[in-house]
Amino acid sequence: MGRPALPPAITEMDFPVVLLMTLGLVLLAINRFVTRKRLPPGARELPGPMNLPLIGRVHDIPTSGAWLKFHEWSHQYGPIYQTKMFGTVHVWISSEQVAHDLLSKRATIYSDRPMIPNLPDNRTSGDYLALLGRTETWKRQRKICNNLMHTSALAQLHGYPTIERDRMLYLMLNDPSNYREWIEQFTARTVSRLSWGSAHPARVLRHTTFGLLETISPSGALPNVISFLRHVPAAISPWKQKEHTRHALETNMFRSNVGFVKKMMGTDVGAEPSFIRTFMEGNKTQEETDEAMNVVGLMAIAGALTIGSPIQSFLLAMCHYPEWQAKLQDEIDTALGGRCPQWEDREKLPMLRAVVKEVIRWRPPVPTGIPHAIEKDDVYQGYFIPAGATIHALEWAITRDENTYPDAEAFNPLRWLDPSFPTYREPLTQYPNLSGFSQFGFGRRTCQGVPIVEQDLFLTMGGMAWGLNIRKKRDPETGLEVPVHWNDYTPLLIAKPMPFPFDAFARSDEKRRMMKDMYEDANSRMQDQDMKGDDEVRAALGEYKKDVVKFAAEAGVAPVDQEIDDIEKEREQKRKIAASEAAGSSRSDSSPEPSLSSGVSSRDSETDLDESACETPMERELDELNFNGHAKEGQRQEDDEGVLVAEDKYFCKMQPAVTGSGVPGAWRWS
Ligand code: HEM
Repeated sequence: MGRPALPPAITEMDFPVVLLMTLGLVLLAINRFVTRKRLPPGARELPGPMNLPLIGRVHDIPTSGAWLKFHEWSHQYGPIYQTKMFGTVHVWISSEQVAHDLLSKRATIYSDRPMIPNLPDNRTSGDYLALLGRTETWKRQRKICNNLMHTSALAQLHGYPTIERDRMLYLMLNDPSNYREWIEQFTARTVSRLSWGSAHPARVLRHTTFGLLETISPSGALPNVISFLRHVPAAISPWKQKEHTRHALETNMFRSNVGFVKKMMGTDVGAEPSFIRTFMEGNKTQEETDEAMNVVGLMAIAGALTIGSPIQSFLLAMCHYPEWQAKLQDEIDTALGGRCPQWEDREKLPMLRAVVKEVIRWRPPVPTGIPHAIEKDDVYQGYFIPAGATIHALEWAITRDENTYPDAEAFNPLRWLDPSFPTYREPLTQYPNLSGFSQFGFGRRTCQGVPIVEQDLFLTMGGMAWGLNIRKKRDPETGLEVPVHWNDYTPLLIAKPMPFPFDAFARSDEKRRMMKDMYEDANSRMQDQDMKGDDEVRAALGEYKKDVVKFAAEAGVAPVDQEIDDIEKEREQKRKIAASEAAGSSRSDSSPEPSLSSGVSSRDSETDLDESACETPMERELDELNFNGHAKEGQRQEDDEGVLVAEDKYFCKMQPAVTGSGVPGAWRWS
């Protein structure tokens, strides 16, 4: 008698699969046993989808719009449920009440942060306050942040958001297709001024900050999904190497900013108002200043990252809800008699405040929230929540609770203005406002930047509604509206609308003139800041600008923001191309004609430009300061001390933007 044959269903080929499945089932059983053993008497496990061994539900989570899936599960499993991923329990909260019960009322054990696999020292390093664990460093840093924010808010943020709004509005009017660039410039420049009194670091800040967002987002770097990849040694880990380079650049930039402010504080002119200046006005040790450098750096990061999302969502809302644009314009015109809204007008403009709040509710900028971690086992309504679990206040779902927000999918600012809605609150001279809004988190970890958000959004949304008519584009041939997406958002932790086409026109010739005057006035106020002072001040500024140029070169970005001259140069460039094409000359570059009014920018294509088109105000200033900011193709240029001040790839490559259909659009600095 030979060996009994394997049953026909299990061939030798299938054997490894069967073995793996058996192993999986055993692991599942062990996991269930261990969890059950931890359950306190009478407590149950939280509901949730059935988890596969080891990976839990990782395979179910879409790479974009993950919050929609978590929201969908809340319909099935209730306002609090759990999933598991690689052994970590994730608790998802979809009700504001439950979030308050746990994260606010039981804050003593719910205020930690989880470890981020791709940034494993986030809880302890002291670099990023928002990511710190519930440590002494976090407590100290939160206090510093709170004091600086409070002082700045009392000084109305030194008028910085107004200057930058006035600049942005005219850029938007002149080239609405480049709206993402103008908005990102606005947020980064405003928060750079608030942090360090200068807009010069804004361009590099945008670069390092976006890199950090990738580093920490669950859908960014791979180790955040497959957590054991964090053990890959730095020498062969592309994620660690990338983060290391990014972090080094960020630290150097922060250090240079603080050094410049310190130097200016020692001159007759003094430093412009900023968080860091406020901090250094008290006599501080080097160690204390180093810590404040990180706190202020994090405030700058938070401001540069987040606020652009609701500004873009406002444009999206205006495309879908033109009736609300008309109502808003009516309120502004009636209350201000033709003036552009200023921060001092906020009591008179409740509808504008309602629009600001409704934009954030309708399209939450941080849809999955920033997770907390629980430090001790807990039981809530009979459900067991184990120590170490990651707790997510699912902001997207919280804003879709029909009891609080009837007809939640609709953009309806009336819910903040009409007493028949549960969210209505009086007096309307004060409410609605953003203070205490669920979208800024819960308990001891609530957002510290609300005064900046409130002022930035009031001014930008109010300014755009006052000066511009925003609407869907129309197809020139058919006259039909070009469709605009409803809810297509980027997948990272801070979600922004995917690009969409729209038109923006001045509401009248008078408003166009006023916007131009506001832009020129804003520019002259900025120049005043740069140009005042004696040789000592100019020398300090010159040194600082060298740093800016060097960091921009390292980041691979232009050192300065695009300005109105650049738009005009682009137009001129377009006219030349059109003229040469009309004359039948054949261009060596066969790429399609760039169009200022079309679409979306990208970094993928290049073209030949004459070099004068690369000159920007900053470069002109650098030239004035007697060091040359231009390098010829393939060259690096260093100053007398060997500091890299220019490299051709950073200065003279302007890239055409590309629309979704591949048509180059607005020229951009790369
Ligand atoms: C639309 C803009 C913004 C939104 C939606 C937003 C939202 C949030 C959220 C959801 C949290 C986590 C709260 C929690 O863990 O419960 C947070 C934390 C934080 N935010 Fe903001 N934020 C915005 C802008 C800003 C700005 C401009 C600053 C600048 C100071 C800022 C500074 C912070 C800080 C420092 C924390 C961490 C607090 C801590 O961990 O103790 N945020 N924000």
